[in-house]
Amino acid sequence: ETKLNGYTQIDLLQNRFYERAKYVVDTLRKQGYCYLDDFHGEVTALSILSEVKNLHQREKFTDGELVSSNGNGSMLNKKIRDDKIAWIDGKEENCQTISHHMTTVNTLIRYCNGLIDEYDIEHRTKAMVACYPGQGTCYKRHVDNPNKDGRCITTLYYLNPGWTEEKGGMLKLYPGGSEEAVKILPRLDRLLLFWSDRRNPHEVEPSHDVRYAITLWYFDKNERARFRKKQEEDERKKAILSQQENGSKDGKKD
Ligand SMILES: COc1ccc2cc(-c3cnc(C(=O)NCC(=O)O)c(O)c3)ccc2c1
Ligand SMILES: [Mn+2]
Repeated sequence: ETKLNGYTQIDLLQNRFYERAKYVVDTLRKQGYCYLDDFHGEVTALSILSEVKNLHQREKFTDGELVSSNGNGSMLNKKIRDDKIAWIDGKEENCQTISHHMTTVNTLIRYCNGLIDEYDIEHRTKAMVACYPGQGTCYKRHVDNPNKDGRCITTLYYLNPGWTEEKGGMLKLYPGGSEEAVKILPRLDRLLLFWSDRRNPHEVEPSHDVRYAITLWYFDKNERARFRKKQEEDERKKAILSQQENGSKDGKKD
């Protein structure tokens, strides 16, 4: 290992991750969100963009359909989001640089985890590659994790070279639920991070050009375990209820 004034290459790399993690955690603590520009560098960013465009051409995106109910049980078919999405685990063909992005963010989050004592972050979701196809497509105001499903940090990596506000598609964040919105430009090679819970309601303004992003959600171990346990209990209750219903129907038949 060539020593550069006493440091090896590895030391410098780890040091760089540590510095960025320190900045991210301090900023998340202060304002609930934080973004890093030139995260991978332009060459890698453009390579990720070409892999994402290739996914889009190969029709790997599905409608990110999410209906909202109007509270009295009937499902409104009101569209609250128009994005198209593809879930990627990074092993797919022609996704090598997307996979490199996932590994790099994992490393950053691992360093952040060492600095955040309120969460214990060990897992994340697959990568959600999202495309807003333009023509005014948007995503209404929402919270990513309103009901403790385990997700604690949302990371959004933007892939839109030369994006300007005239194209719309700004991410509007209401940090700390304040009415004072923060507008984030979804520019190429920008990594945005924010707490996934009710501290950060946000929306995607109508987009007038094709707009790509990759989302990774990171889980807090304990909140996720509690959520999974609750999910299993709900499944068991549902199974018992349907058995009782079938039982009572059989009873009526005799
Ligand atoms: C049950 O299956 C699914 C499948 C996909 C889902 C995608 C989202 C989602 C959440 N937030 C955003 C967002 O805030 N984007 C901000 C930006 O692009 O700047 C977004 O684009 C997409 C939420 C729930 C989902 C459930
Ligand atoms: Mn969201």
